[in-house]
Amino acid sequence: MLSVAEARARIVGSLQPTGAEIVALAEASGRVLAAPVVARLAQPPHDVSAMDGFALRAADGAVGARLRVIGAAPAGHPFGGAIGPGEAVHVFTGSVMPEGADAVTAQEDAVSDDTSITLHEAVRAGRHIRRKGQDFHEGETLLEIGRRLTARDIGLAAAANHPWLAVHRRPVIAVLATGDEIAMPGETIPPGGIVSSNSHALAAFIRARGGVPIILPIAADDRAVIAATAEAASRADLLVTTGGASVGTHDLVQTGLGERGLEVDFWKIAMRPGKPLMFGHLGALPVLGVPGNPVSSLVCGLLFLKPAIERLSGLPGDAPPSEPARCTAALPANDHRADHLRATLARSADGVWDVTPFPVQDSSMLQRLALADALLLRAPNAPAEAEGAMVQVIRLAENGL
Ligand SMILES: Nc1nc2c(c(=O)[nH]1)N[C@H]1C(S)=C(S)[C@@H](COP(=O)(O)OP(=O)(O)OC[C@H]3O[C@@H](n4cnc5c(N)ncnc54)[C@H](O)[C@@H]3O)O[C@H]1N2
Ligand code: MOO
Repeated sequence: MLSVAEARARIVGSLQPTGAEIVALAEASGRVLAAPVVARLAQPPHDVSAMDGFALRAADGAVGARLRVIGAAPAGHPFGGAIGPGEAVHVFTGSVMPEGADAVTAQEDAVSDDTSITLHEAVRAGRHIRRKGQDFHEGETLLEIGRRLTARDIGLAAAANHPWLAVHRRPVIAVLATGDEIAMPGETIPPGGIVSSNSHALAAFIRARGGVPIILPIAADDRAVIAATAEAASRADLLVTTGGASVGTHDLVQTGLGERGLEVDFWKIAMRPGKPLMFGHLGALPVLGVPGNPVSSLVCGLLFLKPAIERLSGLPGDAPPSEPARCTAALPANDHRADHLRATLARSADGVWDVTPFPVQDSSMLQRLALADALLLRAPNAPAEAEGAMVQVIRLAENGL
């Protein structure tokens, strides 16, 4: 059986980022750049004053010098003339520096009346001036392809005079739940049936990670129905199936899609929960088959669907980040499957995360998953650990789950 890391590498390695679309700047937050942001102007566009005060020639800047104020240049209204010897112009933060001036005195460093100022601090050349291009120059590349845009980036792109940005299209991801026993929330539940929590949980996760989920109708345990329902996803960027992944006679996803030409890349990996994970292609459509057990489907969502969405969105598609924590319980030795124990986290007085796994870890238990803060990672064949051992955890909410 494949390891988690190998399976993820094969999924991510087979996916291509979506094409570019142009969106208004306000819509670009959280999206991934498909073209670099190049400055369309210098910032600041001119030499400007960094203070409310008076622009003057540093040659006139001795303590006690008295200068004639020949005008004012509020921000947005540059001074039309030039400053000569013994002259000053009233400027404000952001005012374009008047011609002839090479320094600014802050207004609290001079005594002024209506027509003149007297300096009580010496002024050297360049004082309180922001130079043209101090922040960035015209033509400078400010943000590179593949960057997920933050609010700071949006501000920078706006300052560089970009009303639109080229970003990768949000990947469209179809979710197909299978099983005679499942019904959509609110529908009549068949005898012995349950509600399809997986469709909605996966769709919410896809949306939280920046994808566009499409919930397909539930497909009965029937090869032809599964194949026909999946047909609706042929224009999606990825099809995620849930259920029917295991070895039972009613686990028909592979055989149903197989009749339409599904090529299976791999099936089954050395992990718990999530062993029957399947990945393949139906023509050009990548297909990720996650198990039906609700916890298994979401753990597979975190470990494989998240990197897949990121890769489709133009990012590298890395593993969700893990971090150290101290386990409050003794841990038994692990078998050959990488384990992902649902656990709570609490900050201890010494600043370390304390992690406590739930004593029962059945992969049908959604309430436990909802109350968990993290997955506690157990490597294949990890030895038993005493209480207090340091382990690695993946936090859930921080990863959109
Ligand atoms: N003989 C074996 N049996 C099983 C094995 C195995 O290796 N040998 N693997 C087990 C493991 S591990 C898992 S995980 C499950 C996965 O099974 P499937 O993916 O085939 O899922 P189903 O059989 O369709 O359903 C399992 C379980 O989950 C419920 N379910 C299904 N769909 C949904 C949904 N959309 N929303 C909520 N719950 C759903 C379903 O009712 C079942 O209770 O197989 C083990 N068996
Ligand atoms: O792999 Mo199953 O997902 O253990 O429950």
